[in-house]
Amino acid sequence: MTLLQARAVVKSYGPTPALRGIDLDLEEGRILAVTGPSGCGKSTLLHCLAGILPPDSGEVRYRGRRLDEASEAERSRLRRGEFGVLFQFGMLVPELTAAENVALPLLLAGGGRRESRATALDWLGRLGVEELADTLPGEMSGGQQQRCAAARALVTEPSVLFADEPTGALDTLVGERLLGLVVGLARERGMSVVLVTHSATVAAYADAELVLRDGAVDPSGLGMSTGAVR
Ligand SMILES: Nc1ncnc2c1ncn2[C@@H]1O[C@H](COP(=O)(O)OP(=O)(O)OP(=O)(O)O)[C@@H](O)[C@H]1O
Repeated sequence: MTLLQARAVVKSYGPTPALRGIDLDLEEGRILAVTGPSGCGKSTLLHCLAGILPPDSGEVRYRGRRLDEASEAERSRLRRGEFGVLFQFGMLVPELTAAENVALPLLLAGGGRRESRATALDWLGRLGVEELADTLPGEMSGGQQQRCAAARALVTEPSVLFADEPTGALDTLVGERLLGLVVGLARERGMSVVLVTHSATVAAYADAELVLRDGAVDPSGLGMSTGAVR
């Protein structure tokens, strides 16, 4: 089943064109790497697909529903319930401990306090940072914050994970552990993934690769450069 679909997505920042008409289809349980040189539009595409940034024109559909026309309330409901978002630098809430940060999406979705904390601790464990549960982000390394942010992005078991350079702040081994976890969730639970990366090693974890150049799909790119992931 096609989970996420983009058609002729165009986005500019004032006079600067960032996306010049992107088409893609992402099937359930598939991992799409979005690659290309700096400034080619990767992050902008991820933001448009995740409903964070409205495109200027074109369509983004999630499970057939128009995301680009959805209200802010509907888009934040999707982001809270069905989407997981992970950026290069975790962006944890500085006043909350790791466990509180990870439990937050569950609490916002109406989960009970004790149950949400238990689930949060479980996910911190899967990321290998359970000992940081009661630590504030300011007392953690960048890599530790990133692992907590990954736990927070995955704790709701989203249908789609949007990840922008998720391993940028991690050493090789920890990065591999995170990517292994993500691949496992795609294979076992059918989570779909949009993975923005500069790294060929990271892109190799994906089922397909969409190569962007100057805001357009590069037809000479590697992999299934039409962006169809089936
Ligand atoms: N907030 C913004 N305001 C103005 N221009 C922007 C903004 N964000 C991005 N751009 C421009 O849009 C284009 C695409 O940027 P984007 O961040 O999507 O590229 P990217 O491929 O993710 O880059 P990088 O790999 O360096 O992170 C670039 O020309 C960039 O300068």
